Amino acid sequence: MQREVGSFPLAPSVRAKLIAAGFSTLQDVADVTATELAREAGISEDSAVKVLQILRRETQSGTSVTLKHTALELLEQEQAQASIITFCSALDEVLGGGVPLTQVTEICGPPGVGKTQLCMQLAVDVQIPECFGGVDGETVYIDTENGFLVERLVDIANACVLHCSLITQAHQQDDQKIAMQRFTLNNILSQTHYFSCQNCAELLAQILVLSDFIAQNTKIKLVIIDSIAFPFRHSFDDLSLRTRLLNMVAQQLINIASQHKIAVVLTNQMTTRIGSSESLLVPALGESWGHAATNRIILHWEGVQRFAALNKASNQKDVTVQFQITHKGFRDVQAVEPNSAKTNSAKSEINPRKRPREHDQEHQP
Ligand SMILES: Nc1ncnc2c1ncn2[C@@H]1O[C@H](COP(=O)(O)OP(=O)(O)OP(=O)(O)O)[C@@H](O)[C@H]1O
Repeated sequence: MQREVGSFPLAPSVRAKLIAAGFSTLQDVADVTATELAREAGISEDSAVKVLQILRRETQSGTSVTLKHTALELLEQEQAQASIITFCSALDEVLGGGVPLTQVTEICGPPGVGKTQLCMQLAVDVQIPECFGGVDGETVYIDTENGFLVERLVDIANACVLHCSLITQAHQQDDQKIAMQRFTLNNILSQTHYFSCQNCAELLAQILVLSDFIAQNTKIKLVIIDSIAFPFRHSFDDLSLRTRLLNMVAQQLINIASQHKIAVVLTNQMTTRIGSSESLLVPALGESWGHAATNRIILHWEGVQRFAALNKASNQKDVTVQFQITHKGFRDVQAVEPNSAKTNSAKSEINPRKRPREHDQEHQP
């Protein structure tokens, strides 16, 4: 409670009377009533009520710099506002710096558009040391489709390590040189905690023990579920049970993100919603699931080019940016692809280990 009363937006005459009466800091007025303040400062009761309202409103709205927290709490608040970069600066910009900690982010898109690639990129990027602007974390990667390829993670990790070592060479800063001793391929792989869930029961069980696992591994800053859709869209006949389970999962994941101050990233497939006059490609799992994530990024194709659309607010148009997938990972588009035949072949490249899907249409409750 150190903030000076003089720094609040009060009328100069009232401010002068308060200070003259000994009310110099917020601490001094903490426990006084309006009547006491009016009497001691020689101001009207109305003015005293207004003064207390202004001081309390400013304090509650967080504009005050009063001592309300420990340094550890302040550090945790700062870390909670951090984001994980995607290595596509255009997408980072629309996300406000990257995929935010403390929130659930859903990545939707048709097959092959790059959802798993973005997940693997994030699994590496979350480990970037703080001196490079990263969050120096670890990843939990829950794979329900067998889409995780460790060879691909190696490529993405090597590219990221090289990127940071080039920065180190250019800047010659001691903290970066020290950090690079730990930011190695082996460490990135060993700090990616991989779980394979082959059906809905295994996924639900994994989500239930997730909180304890994170509590024991406090460096975890990212949980990925790739994909949340697969186990819930296959072998699920009872749609109301599915909706109930999905609501439970959504609540668990929201709690995990906020309690542990970590990012939760889910991938979701697209499905065709058949309306009376038109058919629309929409994220799967139904409309109530649409509220599970704070951020929903929809990846899509336009010809051979890949785009990411972020719905920033329900009353605003989507913000769309272009991205590409290179051998280094998820990236900005630097220039028009000169070799469209090459890009076309990349579009049709299929991960042979991914589990086959039974259908791409579903009833939307
Ligand atoms: N080493 C690489 N170099 C360039 N592009 C690659 C490389 N590896 C994968 N890709 C691209 O990534 C695409 C696969 O993306 P990804 O597996 O992320 O799709 P997805 O959206 O997860 O699809 P699904 O819904 O089927 O799981 C490939 O078709 C290819 O275009």
